[in-house]
Amino acid sequence: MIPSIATVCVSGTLVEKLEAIAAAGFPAVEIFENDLIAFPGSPADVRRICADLGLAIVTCQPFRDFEGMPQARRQRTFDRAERKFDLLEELGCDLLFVCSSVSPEAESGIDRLAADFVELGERAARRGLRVGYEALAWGRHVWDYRDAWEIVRRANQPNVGVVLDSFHILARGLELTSIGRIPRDRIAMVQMADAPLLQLDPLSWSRHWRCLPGQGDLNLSGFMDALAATGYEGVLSLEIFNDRFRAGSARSVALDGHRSLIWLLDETARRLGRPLKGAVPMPPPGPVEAVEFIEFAVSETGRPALEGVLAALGFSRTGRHRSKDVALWSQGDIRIVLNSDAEGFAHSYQITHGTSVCALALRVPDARAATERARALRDVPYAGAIGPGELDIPAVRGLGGSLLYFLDQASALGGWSAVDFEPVAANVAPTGLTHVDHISQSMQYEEMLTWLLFYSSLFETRKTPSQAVIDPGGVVQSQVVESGLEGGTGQGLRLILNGSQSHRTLSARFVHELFGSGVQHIAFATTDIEATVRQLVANGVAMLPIPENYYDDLEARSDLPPEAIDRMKALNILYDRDASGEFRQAYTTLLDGGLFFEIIQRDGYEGYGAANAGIRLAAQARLQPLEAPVFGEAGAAPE
Ligand SMILES: O=C(O)c1ccc(O)c(O)c1
Ligand SMILES: [Mg+2]
Repeated sequence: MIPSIATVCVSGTLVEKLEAIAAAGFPAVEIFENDLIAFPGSPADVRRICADLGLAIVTCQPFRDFEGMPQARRQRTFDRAERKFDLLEELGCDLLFVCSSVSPEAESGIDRLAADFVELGERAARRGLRVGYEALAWGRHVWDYRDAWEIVRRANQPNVGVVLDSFHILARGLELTSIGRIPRDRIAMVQMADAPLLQLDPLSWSRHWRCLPGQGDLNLSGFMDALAATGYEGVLSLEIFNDRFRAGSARSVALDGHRSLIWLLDETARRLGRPLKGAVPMPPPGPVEAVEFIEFAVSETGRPALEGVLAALGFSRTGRHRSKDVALWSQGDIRIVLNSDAEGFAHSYQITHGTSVCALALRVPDARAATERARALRDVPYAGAIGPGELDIPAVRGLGGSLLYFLDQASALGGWSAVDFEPVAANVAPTGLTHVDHISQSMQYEEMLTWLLFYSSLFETRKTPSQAVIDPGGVVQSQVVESGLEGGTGQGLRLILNGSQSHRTLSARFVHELFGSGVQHIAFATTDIEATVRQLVANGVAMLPIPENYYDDLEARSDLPPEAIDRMKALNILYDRDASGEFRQAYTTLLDGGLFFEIIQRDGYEGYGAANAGIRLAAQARLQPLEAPVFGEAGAAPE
């Protein structure tokens, strides 16, 4: 299948849209009619611009309210069609895209509608053009692709086919097997869109909430399987009407779009167990086995403070880099790299963002394969300067310009800590932290779908529906992405992506005051949170104070013994439970740099304490009033 995208998907003027689409590597484009009408030049100019950019024009759509017009209006409708044919010829494309009529004047009757397509097909044939017919989910008489196909079948013109748009079909919950019975040469083109499940009328849902394949909840696999059964090899074009995309960067949305189609074709071919025309060869997605290390960029002057916090959390410096000003800190199965080198990536990152997480290293089954897959998905590879004898750890660009490293145990990469670091004896008593439970990344609201797609296309992942969390400064959308949790060989990866439209939430203030998206908090696991927190407090760690009301409420709504609640209250531990088990969590206060840590004890529980998130955010807001900058000098005045 040939990847394509409609100009309506991205922001900007027509030329900006086309440039972004070409830069993302698309070979073909659908021009949305409004973009052409608003363009201050001729269709021939658009044709030239597209040709220069290497973009084939698939169609200029839609052509509305065509079929079923009463006799008095019918002639005028064909006159309109002839004018549209002129336009298509000028643009150098051959497909008239008709969407089903929404006109209150439109008449029904399947043979009556088929007769309109007989005449339209004959007129198109005289000019060497084709016609495609799409059933809009809110069409007046035709809103089911099976009816559109029956009309096209009865019209019986070789140059008239159906357009299948995944949104209209799946939004209506239509069965999909009938797709497989449409002859492939009668499918004029296919449009792809996903969407989150919402209780909305189809029109509002379609015009504002469509998203890229993999970003929503529709059964695109079922759609693709049925489509593949036809043997269709034509255009697969993204048609996404989405308010976030209209506000976002055209280049980024176009690139995400291409990535989503590459992912969709790969996934479909894998599920079907056979090659699919147009699919890019790449290694299969694998699980993330564990977070191998977390790297902080920190200046020489900022380092003592961060080292102090790590030591108080029970981390020891266990390695000294052989050639750079970099140290390895560890506890249990957690490894933290502090990079203060005066050159290189971490240094530039620190200058821009202050003390912050500049890289995450993920353990995967095969690092080379993960890198190859990232490349095929058009992720951006990164190659840094390697010192003599140092390992060349493969990496791609991640959120906010940070890096995502891939490591495995099968290759030499497994020995990264011994190769790059000279061991130092541990000198701090551990506090019972065992591993990284999860990492939360804050980002612009408009970026959330980008990073959801980034992780979910690259790895074998599971996502849970996005949740709204209430911060005293506004609403934060929170999206969980997990990998490698079931039957894995490590702790897997749990990520929380946070974004908010309000500028006053803690998440948004982090992004704005620290000049970009990034890791805002890291949760470490313990098997005995009370002992751990007691030790942290003794070490001088300031824990986030939780109000008494929380514990009164907990007592009222849970069957926990009062002594247990008193112990949690004394240690500022929050509690949750679900059908699978119990959960306890506590937070440190914010560090300079806006980052904070969480301590977690899971006993079977698989969630993240969403019920407590509002309590935590209110407690943080009390300590960081909205009027004051949150993040101290690190964020306000980067060195
Ligand atoms: O929302 C619309 O009007 C509209 C127009 C053209 C399409 O292809 C479509 O799927 C929807
Ligand atoms: Mg459509």
